[in-house]
Amino acid sequence: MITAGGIVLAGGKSRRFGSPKAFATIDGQPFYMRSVKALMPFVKRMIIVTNEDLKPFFGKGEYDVVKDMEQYTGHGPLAGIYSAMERFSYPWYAVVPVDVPFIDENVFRVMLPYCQEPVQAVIPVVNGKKEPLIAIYHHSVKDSLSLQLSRGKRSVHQWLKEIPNVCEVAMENEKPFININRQWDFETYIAKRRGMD
Ligand SMILES: Nc1nc2c(ncn2[C@@H]2O[C@H](COP(=O)(O)OP(=O)(O)OP(=O)(O)O)[C@@H](O)[C@H]2O)c(=O)[nH]1
Repeated sequence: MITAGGIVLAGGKSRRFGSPKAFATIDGQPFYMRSVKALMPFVKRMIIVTNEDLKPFFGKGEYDVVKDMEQYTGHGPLAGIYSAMERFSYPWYAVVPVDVPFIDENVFRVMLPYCQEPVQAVIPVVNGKKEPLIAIYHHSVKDSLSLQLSRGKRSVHQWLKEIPNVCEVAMENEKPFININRQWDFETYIAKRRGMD
């Protein structure tokens, strides 16, 4: 078992969705809580990283709610990961966004055995697509993350190329990775859901 902090990325603008995705609900549960629950069994501390406007709405729970570092506010998911790493020190960090409401803990259960040095990042690959925001990172990636951000580079996939020891884990089940960006995505997946269960 690794010692990990859990990072829930919740500082996005949700422009395409039209309202904060973190608080959209499914079966009465906000999206962000689905992300928290998926990480809960594996982490020593849960860190929700968000922005000033959304922070008050997370209320109190078994998590810390922090803001992106001031100089990187609104700089995207990498800023969220880095801000959490700067604030709380752990050997490993398990990361999940707030817009994957079908995420479940098994995704992380499958990745955990690969978290062994010199591996620095364990990234699921689903249908040939890397999912670097649903991943586990070693603390040693922090320097390259800092460099990326200081150069104004926000691409998660570009950053991944800077990490020497990435372990990709192919996953068959697509459902936990369904990403909601628009209301339309949400309605479509809700409608299809019965068929997928
Ligand atoms: N902490 C933090 N999280 C972010 C930031 N930008 C995006 N995220 C999170 O990263 C995940 C993926 O975000 P996206 O869907 O790419 O962006 P978004 O801003 O939420 O949505 P759009 O405005 O529609 O692009 C979500 O969980 C977001 O909440 C940021 O600047 N800081």
